[in-house]
Formats: sequence, C-alpha cells, structure tokens
Amino acid sequence: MFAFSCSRPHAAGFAGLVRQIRQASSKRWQARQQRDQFTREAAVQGLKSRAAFKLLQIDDKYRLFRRGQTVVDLGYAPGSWSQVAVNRTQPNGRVLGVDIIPAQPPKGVSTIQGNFLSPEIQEYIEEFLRNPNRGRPRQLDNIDNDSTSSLLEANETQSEAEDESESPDTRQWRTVDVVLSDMSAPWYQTSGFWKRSLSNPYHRMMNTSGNNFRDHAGSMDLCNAALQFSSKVLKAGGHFVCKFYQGAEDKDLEKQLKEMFQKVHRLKPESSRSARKGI
Ligand SMILES: C[S@@+](CC[C@H](N)C(=O)[O-])C[C@H]1O[C@@H](n2cnc3c(N)ncnc32)[C@H](O)[C@@H]1O
Repeated sequence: MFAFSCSRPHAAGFAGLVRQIRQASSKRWQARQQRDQFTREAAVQGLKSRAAFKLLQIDDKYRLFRRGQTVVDLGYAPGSWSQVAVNRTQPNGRVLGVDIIPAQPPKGVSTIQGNFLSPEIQEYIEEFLRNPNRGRPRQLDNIDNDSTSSLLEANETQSEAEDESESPDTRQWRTVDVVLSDMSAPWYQTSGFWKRSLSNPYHRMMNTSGNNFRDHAGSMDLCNAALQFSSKVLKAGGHFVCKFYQGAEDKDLEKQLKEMFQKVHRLKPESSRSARKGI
C-alpha cells in the first residue's frame, strides 16, 4: 500500500525549504551548463563527443600517450577517445577501436566490429595486434622505440619485474601500450541502418537499465574482460584505463588492478562530475 502524508512546514521551515530547493536547482543548472559547455567545445574541436574531455584530462594528469604507441580502444563508438589517442600518438601511432555496433571509424583508426565478450572476437583482435605494423601509417622511419619504456606516472603501470619473468615468446605477443575501455550503453544509432545483423547488437549489449545493481554488474563484467585481455597484450609499462559504474564489486576490481599494476588511480574527471560513473 502507498500513502501520501503531506503537511505544510511552519513559516521559518517553509522559507528554509524554498531556499534548499532553489540551491539544488541552481546546482543542477550549473552542472547542466558545464555539460553543455563541454558538448559545445567538443563540436568546435571536431571531436565526436564530449567524452573526449575525460580522456584528455586523464592524459594531462598521468601522461598515458606517447608518439608511436599502439592503443586499443574497447567500446570506441562514436570515437572521441580514439580521436584523442590518434592525436596524441602521432606520428606513427596505431589505434584499434572495437565496438559491437557499426560506426564510422574516426580518421586514422582501424576498427573491428564485434562483441568483445566473444572469445572469437578477442582472438581476432589479438591476431591483428600480433603484427606490430598492422594498422600503422606507412612511413615507419620515425617509430619511437622508447615509447613505452618508462611511463611510471601512468594511470596504471604494469610491473617490469613481472615481464622479465616471462618467456621471450610471451613477451613478443605484448604489442600494446594503452588499453582503453569505455564499454557501456551504446550511442543512438545514426547510420548503418541498412546493415541487418542476425546478432542484433543493440539488444544484446550492456544497456544501462536504471537499475544500479544491474548496471554495475554489467559494467564489472566488461571491465574484468578488458582487464584479462590487457594482461595478455599490454607491454611492460603499459596503461589500462577503464570506466565503470560504481558499486559493491568495484573494490574487488581495484584489488585485482593493484596486484597487476604498480600504480592505480581512481578518479572522477571534471567533465563528468555530475555523473555517477567512476574511472
Ligand atoms: C559510452 S560509449 C563509448 C564512447 C567512446 N569512448 C567515445 O569517446 O566516443 C560505449 C560503447 O561501448 C560499446 N559496447 C558495449 N558493450 C560492448 C561489447 N560487449 N563489445 C563491444 N563494444 C561494446 C557500445 O556499443 C558503445 O558504443
């Protein structure tokens, strides 16, 4: 049974309540203004979405990117993180975007369409990455071989010691400097409607439901899959950036990250301050 019991507050309390409502609405207005400002700025800079600013802020703080690096962007569509990665790894960087939905790849980005949770898709991605020149611009003269050696200020940095204990065979499979994972609910489809896919990706992927626990659990599955993948492909000194919905299980994820990486930072960038996602 639901019941409403309303009583008008006494005079002083009522004025206080009105003040509180005004303050809350002014805060919401400011947050909306800030979001709109990032959206406008993204359009001015030719970025696919304002999500780019989160990554730019992270890179400004932790220096993830260097020229010539290999970056994998999981859940890349519409592509603003990939745009940042292309821009910051020039010249000779290579960026591979993976997404379950069909999307127009940003300039300079190689893409694979498929469900990242599928072992076949991961095998396909690994095969692509095994050849360090695949997806890289032609002129290879200036490749910065040092690009990955000493990024200790990383968002997350893999331990050198771990890497030295590996066989040369395993080490040569590690061709990736940065794994980004922003996999979550899809953007609205704006193109490619003529593509009929039996797998119907828009219905299968992790769509945000508004149910906190469900969204958190879905986001943990995607982060864990991205982390497992990173443990296979990341070079020593590499970085892993993962966006997730906060909840009960994120402590376990953080624990795992701390076992695998020298440094782990948990942050909420300026451009998403009012959202409930964590990075
Ligand atoms: C928030 S968007 C990414 C935005 C992107 N970082 C950018 O800056 O433009 C999340 C993306 O994750 C993708 N995604 C969700 N689940 C996926 C999965 N299992 N495999 C591949 N992509 C997935 C969605 O299709 C969606 O395009």
